[in-house]
Amino acid sequence: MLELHHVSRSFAQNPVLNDISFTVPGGALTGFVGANGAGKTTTMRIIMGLLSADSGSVTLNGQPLTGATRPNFGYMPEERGLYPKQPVIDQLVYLGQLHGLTRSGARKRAMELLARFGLDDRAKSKLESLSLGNQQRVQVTAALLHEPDVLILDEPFSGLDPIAVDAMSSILRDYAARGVPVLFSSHQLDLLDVLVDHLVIIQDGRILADSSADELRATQASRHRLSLGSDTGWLRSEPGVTVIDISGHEALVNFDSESDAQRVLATAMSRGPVAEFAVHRPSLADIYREIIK
Ligand SMILES: Nc1ncnc2c1ncn2[C@@H]1O[C@H](COP(=O)(O)OP(=O)(O)OP(=O)(O)O)[C@@H](O)[C@H]1O
Repeated sequence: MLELHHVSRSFAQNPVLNDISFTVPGGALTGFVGANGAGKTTTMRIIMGLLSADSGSVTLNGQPLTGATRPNFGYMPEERGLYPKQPVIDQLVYLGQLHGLTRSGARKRAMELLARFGLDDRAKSKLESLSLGNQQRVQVTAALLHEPDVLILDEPFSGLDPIAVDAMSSILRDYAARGVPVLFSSHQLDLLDVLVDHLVIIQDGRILADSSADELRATQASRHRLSLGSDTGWLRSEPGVTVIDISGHEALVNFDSESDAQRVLATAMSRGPVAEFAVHRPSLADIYREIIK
């Protein structure tokens, strides 16, 4: 498990991270979401030791991170980092060797990963001759070459087409299944539900959520969607009901208890037809939007 403990960082008196703590469990995919400028990249750079924290610490399995443990990290930085004018395979072999692989071991591993992304036939091409989405796949390949113990990926899904998203998802899932902590930032909220086991939400340099996806969903378990034959405005004055959203004949509400739900259902039926009265399972994207409100 990777953990951040009370990490703060300012740039020129401007606080960017304010006492942030969160966990990246092993064996799970952790999504790191927040608006532009919220502090995701700064956090990842601190985890990687590329930037120092003003205070706080980062630990892996309880041990503070040192130069000796960080080489086992796989990192895809926001600014990427491979050379556009060099052939893909040459760069990957070179990077693999920097991480201690033999030349032939690095080549074998790079070709396996490229094949997984459907790019083995482009191994000898210059990086810049690939589409942006394919360049992105190569960047991720570079982070995975040395079979890292921890994966930190800054926006790995940006620019990928749906097939590449699937390939990337399955690679990240494989890593998580090995027990590796995987942290990735993303602005693609639609991916959260299908991908993440754990979600960390950051806003203005503060952590608003650090929970398993199941825990987050459970916080919203009492939510119901109602679709009636007439206006739903009367729900606002019902005891035991919190209205989240009302639009004409439809409403999204929270009931304080199951008996409140049953009473409101009976009232609704006495007022006219009930087209829908169902437990509403919000997506993680919905939950995210609500938390950052
Ligand atoms: N080297 C730096 N010097 C000064 N300010 C910086 C530096 N690096 C980051 N910042 C500021 O810190 C804040 C957080 O930036 P960061 O890149 O961590 O956000 P982010 O959540 O990754 O955003 P995005 O989603 O746009 O990539 C921003 O206001 C940014 O301008």
